Amino acid sequence: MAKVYYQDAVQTNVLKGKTIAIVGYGSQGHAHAQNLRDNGFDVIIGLRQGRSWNIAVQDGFEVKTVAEAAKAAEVIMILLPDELQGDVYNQEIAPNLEAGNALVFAHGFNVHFGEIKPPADVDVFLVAPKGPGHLVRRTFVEGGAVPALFAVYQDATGTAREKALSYADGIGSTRAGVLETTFKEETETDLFGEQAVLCGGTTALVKAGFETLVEAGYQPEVAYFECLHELKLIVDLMYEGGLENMRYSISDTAQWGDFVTGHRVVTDATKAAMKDVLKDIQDGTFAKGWIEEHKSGRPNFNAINEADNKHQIEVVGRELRAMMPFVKPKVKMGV
Ligand SMILES: NC(=O)C1=CN([C@@H]2O[C@H](COP(=O)(O)OP(=O)(O)OC[C@H]3O[C@@H](n4cnc5c(N)ncnc54)[C@H](OP(=O)(O)O)[C@@H]3O)[C@@H](O)[C@H]2O)C=CC1
Ligand SMILES: CC[C@](O)(C(C)=O)C(=O)O
Ligand SMILES: [Mg+2]
Ligand SMILES: [Mg+2]
Repeated sequence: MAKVYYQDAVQTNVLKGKTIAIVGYGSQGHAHAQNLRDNGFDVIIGLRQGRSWNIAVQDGFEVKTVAEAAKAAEVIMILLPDELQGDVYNQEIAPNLEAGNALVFAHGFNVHFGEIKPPADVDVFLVAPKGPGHLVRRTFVEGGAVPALFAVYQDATGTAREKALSYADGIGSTRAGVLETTFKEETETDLFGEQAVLCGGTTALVKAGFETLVEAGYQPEVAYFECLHELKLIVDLMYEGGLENMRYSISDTAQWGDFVTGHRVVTDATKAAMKDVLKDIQDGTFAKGWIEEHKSGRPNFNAINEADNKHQIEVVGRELRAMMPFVKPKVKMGV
């Protein structure tokens, strides 16, 4: 079994007293900054003027431009959108790096695919929470945590590994478990997970199930409850106790249907498609395509986003959720 690091195994002092710049204050940024601050670390925020800047100030942080924050800090965590990191790094961070600084990421994308080429005299590592940033904060406040991966790409000071574990502890992840990986493994598995299973696979499955029922003449509201709303309740049981725990709670009829039907839907062809998806990730095809899509103004990204926001499952879902105040989003969109 892989070695999993918990709170008792971590020497946290290596980052205490050092200035940590969190560059970006979005999903991950606000969570890392607030968890680290609550754990006694010295945090400043690097941003451009705008929405996040105002929120970070309201949250009580010292906010500087990215260049000023990079200059002031010894540890620079880059929590900008992946597709923007290369340009911001080259223009604002690289000129302000000093020997012995630590350059940190929550995803290996830019280093692994060569968009960012750090100088040899800085530590480079990643601490990648295995969950959405808003849950990194919410679980921390509730006394829990989201697990994380860490990896050292470059150890200029001889302390990069210790710093990575200290950072993972600072954001709370050692409460849940922290695993050592490489930039390659983190990048490729994270992209695969979000595309094939967690986001792409799940949204496609939910929409296909909903459409199948509605096209067969069933009420869209019934199809919404069946294919989207209840998914959370089923996944919660898996999260708490694995497939076995979920199957303990469902009826034997459902469990038999699970056994004999799951593989009729997620077939050998689906697994072959997953292998293709993984190949495109590994050979850089996906990364190249995404950077090109972004640089050309995101025509496909925007069109698909707009169409999906108007999909019948979203329209029906908005109406039904309006009647369930207890499922109102805890994540405020745009924050
Ligand atoms: N989202 C997640 O849960 C996860 C993300 N990651 C990784 O974390 C990193 C950050 O992603 P995520 O938290 O989703 O990012 P978000 O899109 O949520 O936040 C990006 C932040 O960067 C700021 N920003 C954007 N452009 C600039 C700029 N040019 N100069 C200064 N600040 C800028 C935004 O501020 P403004 O308001 O001004 O736009 C915002 O505060 C990525 O590497 C991602 O892969 C890893 C694990 C999970
Ligand atoms: C699943 C998507 C993710 O990888 C994450 C929240 O872990 C991301 O990039 O946002
Ligand atoms: Mg992820
Ligand atoms: Mg990801």
